[in-house]
Amino acid sequence: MEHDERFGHARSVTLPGPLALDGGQVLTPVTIAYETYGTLNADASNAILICHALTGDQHVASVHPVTGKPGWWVRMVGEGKPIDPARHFIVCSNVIGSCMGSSGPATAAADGNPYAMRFPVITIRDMVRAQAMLLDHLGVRTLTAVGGSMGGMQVLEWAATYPDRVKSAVIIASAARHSAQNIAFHEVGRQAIMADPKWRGGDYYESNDPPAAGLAVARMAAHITYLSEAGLTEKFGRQLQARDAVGFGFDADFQVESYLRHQGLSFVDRFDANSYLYITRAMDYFDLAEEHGGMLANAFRGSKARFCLVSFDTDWLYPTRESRSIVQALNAAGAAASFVELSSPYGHDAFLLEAPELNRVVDGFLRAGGL
Ligand SMILES: CC(=O)SCCNC(=O)CCNC(=O)[C@H](O)C(C)(C)COP(=O)(O)OP(=O)(O)OC[C@H]1O[C@@H](n2cnc3c(N)ncnc32)[C@H](O)[C@@H]1OP(=O)(O)O
Ligand SMILES: N[C@@H](CCO)C(=O)O
Repeated sequence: MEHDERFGHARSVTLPGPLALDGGQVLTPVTIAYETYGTLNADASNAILICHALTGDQHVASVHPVTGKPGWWVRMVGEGKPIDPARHFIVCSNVIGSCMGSSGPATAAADGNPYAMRFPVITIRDMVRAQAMLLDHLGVRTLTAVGGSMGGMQVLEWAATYPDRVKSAVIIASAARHSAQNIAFHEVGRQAIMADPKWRGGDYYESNDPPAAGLAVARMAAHITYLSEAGLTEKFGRQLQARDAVGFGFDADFQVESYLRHQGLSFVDRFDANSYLYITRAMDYFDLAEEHGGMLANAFRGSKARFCLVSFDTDWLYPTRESRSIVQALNAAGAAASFVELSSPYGHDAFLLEAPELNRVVDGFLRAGGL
C-alpha cells in the first residue's frame, strides 16, 4: 500500500462536521485523535473498531505518551492476539469529550480560549456519530465493533444507530443503561472535582494548576468500583505499611489506602478533570431502551449484526444481569447473540487484565464471523 496520511499510529484529523449533538448543539469542526493498525483489505471487510472505556484512549496497543506504559489492551490487540494487525484493520479513536487529542473541554473554541464548561454536553451516541465520521474519512463502511465498559456502550449504540454498518459486535463488562448506583458513584466523583477550589468553574487551563486533588479523589472512589471485594482482600487484606514509615494516625497506614492514593495521583498526570465530568455524564445519560421508545429490543430490530456478550462474575458495577437483559432484548429482536459469563477474581477491570478465557471467546467469535 502506498503511504497514506490517514493510516498509522497517532493520527489526528479535523473534520468540518457539523456534528449535530443529542443536546441540540452543533460541534464544528470536530477533531478526532486515532490510531490504526494493520491494513484495510481490498473489499474493506476486515475493519475492527475498538471503543475505549471512560479513561481509555486511542493508545490501545501503543505506548502511552504520558505514562510511558504499554497500550491499555495489548493483551487483546497485537501480533498473534485475537485482534491482530496481520489480519485486521484496527481503528481506535479517542472519544469526543476526552483529553487525548479529540475535541473536548480543553480544545480551543472559536474565540481561541478553551471551551472548558462551554463544551456541549455529549452522549454516547454523539461519541459514536463522531467515530462514524472518522470511519467515513478512512473509507470504512462496514465494521466489527469491540469494547469493554463504556466501550461496550458505544458498541451497542453503533449497532442501534448504524444497523447496516455493524457486522459483528462484542460487548464486554457493559450495560445498556446506567443504573442509579452507577450514576451515584459518578456524582461522588464529579462533586469531588467541583468542590476543589482549583476547579474554578472549569476555567483552570490558563493557571496550569488543575484541580488535581478533586480528580484524584474522584478516581479513588471510582477505582474501588472497578475491583472486587475478594480481589482487594486478596491483594491487601488489612496489611499495614511499614511501621517505621507510618504510625497510628490518618496518613495512609493501610496498604489499600496507599494503593488508592497512588491510583488517584497517577491518574491526574494523564487525565483532565473537565473531561472526567463530561464523559461520566455521557455514561449517566446512556439508556438505550429510552432512546427507542422504552423497549431495548426496539434498538436492535433493524440490526444485521451478530452479537457476543461477555460479563464477569465479580463485576458488581455492570453485573451479569445487565448483559443478560441485553441478550433477552437481542433474542426478542431476532438478532444472533451469544453470551458467556466468565469467572475472574478481578471485578469490572477484569477485561483489562490477563484473561485467557476472554481472549478465547473473542478470538472464536471473530473467526466464526470470517475475521
Ligand atoms: C480502556 C481503558 O479502560 S483504559 C484505562 C485503564 N487503565 C487504567 O485504568 C490505569 C489505572 N488502572 C489500573 O492500573 C488498573 O488497576 C488496571 C486494572 C488497569 C491494572 O491492574 P493491575 O495490573 O492489577 O495493577 P494494580 O491495580 O495492582 O496497580 C498497580 C500499581 O499500583 C501500585 N501499588 C500496588 N500496591 C501499592 C501500595 N500498597 N501502595 C502504593 N501503590 C501500590 C503499583 O506500584 C503499581 O503502580 P504503577 O501502575 O504506577 O506501576
Ligand atoms: N478502569 C477503566 C474502566 C472503567 O470503566 C477506565 O478507567 O476506563
